[in-house]
Amino acid sequence: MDFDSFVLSAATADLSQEPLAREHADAIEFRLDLADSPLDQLASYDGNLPVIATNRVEREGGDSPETPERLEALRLAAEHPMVEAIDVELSAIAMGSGLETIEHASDRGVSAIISIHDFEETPAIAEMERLLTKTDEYGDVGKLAVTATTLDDVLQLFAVTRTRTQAGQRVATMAMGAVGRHSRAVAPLYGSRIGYAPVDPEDATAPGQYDLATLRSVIDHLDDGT
Ligand SMILES: O=C1C[C@@](O)(C(=O)O)C[C@@H](O)[C@@H]1O
Repeated sequence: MDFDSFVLSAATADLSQEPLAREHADAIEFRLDLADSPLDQLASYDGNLPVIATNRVEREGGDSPETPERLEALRLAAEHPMVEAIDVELSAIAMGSGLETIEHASDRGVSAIISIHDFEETPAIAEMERLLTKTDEYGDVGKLAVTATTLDDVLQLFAVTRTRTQAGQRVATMAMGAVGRHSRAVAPLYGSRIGYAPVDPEDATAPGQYDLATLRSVIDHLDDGT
């Protein structure tokens, strides 16, 4: 997956949802950390949509403890022919793990999304720029999900998204929570390359997500001016 253009991902812990996602999504984000028997699900996956494999660690809002098995599962997932990208947290790389997983994936032509989540706040603009620039050393897309408490937070996220995009970096950005909800539809206009949405709003994988059909429709309408 080259992320040359925007990729709308159906975020799910259940790969049997793929037929429902197909109409609206460009990819599946498979949340291994939230799934039952994730590697078995993947082994029997026969959907059409390419898969982004994520095994989110607890400290970044996921369910997986930081154990060697966490990255090992991601490494195995990258060997599946339909897995076209993996997601590794910048914090994992900073802690000394993750790079080998990224290399293993890259050897198979699988892209790496380097992600950062802030569930407390929207950092200052210089800090967001620093973080996203750092991700560029390790992967194909730098992802920053922050928590917006004011509209100014969202504006600053858009500004960073545009600056990094104009600098030639592929980034994905979103402001989590109610205040930042519209960023999920608008950030792609500023350059964000990936969006995430559950098929069913009850299965949201982060605060403030739209359901998949809604996000697809809003993004398409914004894009074609209708
Ligand atoms: O990192 C992200 C972004 C996300 O947290 C969001 O805010 O949409 C949703 C997660 O499933 C995904 O792994």
